[in-house]
Amino acid sequence: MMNYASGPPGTGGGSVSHAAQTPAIHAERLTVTRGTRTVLRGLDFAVPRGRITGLLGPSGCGKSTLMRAIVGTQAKVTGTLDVLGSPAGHASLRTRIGYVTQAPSVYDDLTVRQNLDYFAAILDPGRSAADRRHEHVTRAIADVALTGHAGSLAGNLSGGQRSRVSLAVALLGAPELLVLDEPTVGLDPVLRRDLWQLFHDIAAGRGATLLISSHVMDEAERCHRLLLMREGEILAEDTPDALRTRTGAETVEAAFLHLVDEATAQSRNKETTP
Ligand SMILES: Nc1ncnc2c1ncn2[C@@H]1O[C@H](COP(=O)(O)OP(=O)(O)OP(=O)(O)O)[C@@H](O)[C@H]1O
Repeated sequence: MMNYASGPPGTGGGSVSHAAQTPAIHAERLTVTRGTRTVLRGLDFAVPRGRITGLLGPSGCGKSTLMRAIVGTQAKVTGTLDVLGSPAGHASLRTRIGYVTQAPSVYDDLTVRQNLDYFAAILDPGRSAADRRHEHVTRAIADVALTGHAGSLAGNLSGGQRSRVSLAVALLGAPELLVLDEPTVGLDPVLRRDLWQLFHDIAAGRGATLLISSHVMDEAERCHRLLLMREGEILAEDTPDALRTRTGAETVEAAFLHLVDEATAQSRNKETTP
């Protein structure tokens, strides 16, 4: 089983700048309502820079809502939510964050390269930037292992390949923070392994921060840190190793179930205590 829970954030050697010491994401009493429902309830957590943090929890617990709040596309957010040192949604964050939603946002009638060319032209416009854009597009396509499909229409690709086109678009601007909503859903084991390797290369090579959601608990073992969610609340925030040790469980999945049982028992006790 892979485990990357090595050392605290920002310990890559050399001097650590003030920016690197502050968390990439910091939330206090973060609350989100959707319609009449409170979907996130007073969350407090921090996501360290330069690491891969897994956001794990069952379907419907609020992972996508939290990601939307972080990238600034969610309404009715209260409490504190700072991202890369600015309030979430601040205009200066637009080019510093890459966000991949669960639904791949690609144009089916364009080839893979044309899709990337289009988004690259928005990010880095002008004729004088043409060579740079070409280089960035070629690299992003290679990063997601689609070089052999660069000339294929996106509409003719498999679901997993289309997801990877979306990921390539997010990689284009070399963002400091990548927010990926269930990027490995529907991928075969080999592609999942290769994508996780890419995520680690991005974190180690570029010092980028990755927040990756999943409801597949075995992916937790591939993260440096975890935020475990349940019913709009953070159940635990720690490394996979620390979670296993704290709960005496062999896997993160067993640790999660242990924490759920503990939380359920605590809320029952509160209900029965006069
Ligand atoms: N537009 C909406 N209005 C009201 N409630 C909503 C709306 N969209 C989502 N919800 C509710 O908010 C809760 C959190 O949804 P969210 O999509 O964030 O969960 P999730 O953990 O990402 O789930 P999944 O893993 O299935 O994508 C769910 O209970 C959902 O029913």
